[in-house]
Amino acid sequence: MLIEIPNVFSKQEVNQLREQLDARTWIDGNQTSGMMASTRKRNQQLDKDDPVALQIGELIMARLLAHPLFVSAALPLQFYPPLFNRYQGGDTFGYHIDNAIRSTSDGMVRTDLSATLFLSELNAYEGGELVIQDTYGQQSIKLAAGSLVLYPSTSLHQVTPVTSGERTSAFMWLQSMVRDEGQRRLLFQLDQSIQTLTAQQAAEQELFNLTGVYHNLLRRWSEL
Ligand SMILES: O=C(O)CCC(=O)C(=O)O
Ligand SMILES: [Fe+2]
Repeated sequence: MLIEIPNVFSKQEVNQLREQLDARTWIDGNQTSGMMASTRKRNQQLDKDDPVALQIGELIMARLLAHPLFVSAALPLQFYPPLFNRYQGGDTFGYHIDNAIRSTSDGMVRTDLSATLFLSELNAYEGGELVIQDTYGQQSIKLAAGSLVLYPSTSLHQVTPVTSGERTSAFMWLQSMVRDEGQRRLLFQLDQSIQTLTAQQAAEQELFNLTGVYHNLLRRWSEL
């Protein structure tokens, strides 16, 4: 399941973030890749300990953890904090699958979900599509600045060459409370329907029951 989350940041906010990020020192992106990825990757990144990157990363995580659609879809347990990349002048990242386990200062994170937060305006570059081989086929994703795509880390994916302009983004991984993609999707669908019915002030007793079912499934399927 691939989910687009629009307007995580407003245009004005994104412009401010990009300005701060542009002013930092960008380094060869291969410093953070796994073995499979490094032969296929040509881009730039900020050092993971860059203080501005860390601060903006915190802001992104806080924003996402307060976003009902993100929380419903991801059921987040632990982030691998956002990193920042930039593609220009033909930079690309060929097909790969992200490493399964990443270590942070707080311990190991299993990468159940991957996300890209687009920080460049759509008209600021050509190419740079994030192409994801999802369960439902291939999807080509290029979102407005401030919007995020969330997809299973089991997916093969690539970033096509940026043939003009510049594509800046934040990318991150997270461990979900529910490891299994199918179970996570069922919980998401159930939760979304409950939210819609709640907004319509429909069938109170059935909603009460369904909410109980949601929590009992989550209790059964989550690992903390
Ligand atoms: O730039 C992106 O959207 C994705 C980056 C990516 O796939 C990675 O760094 O593993
Ligand atoms: Fe990747």
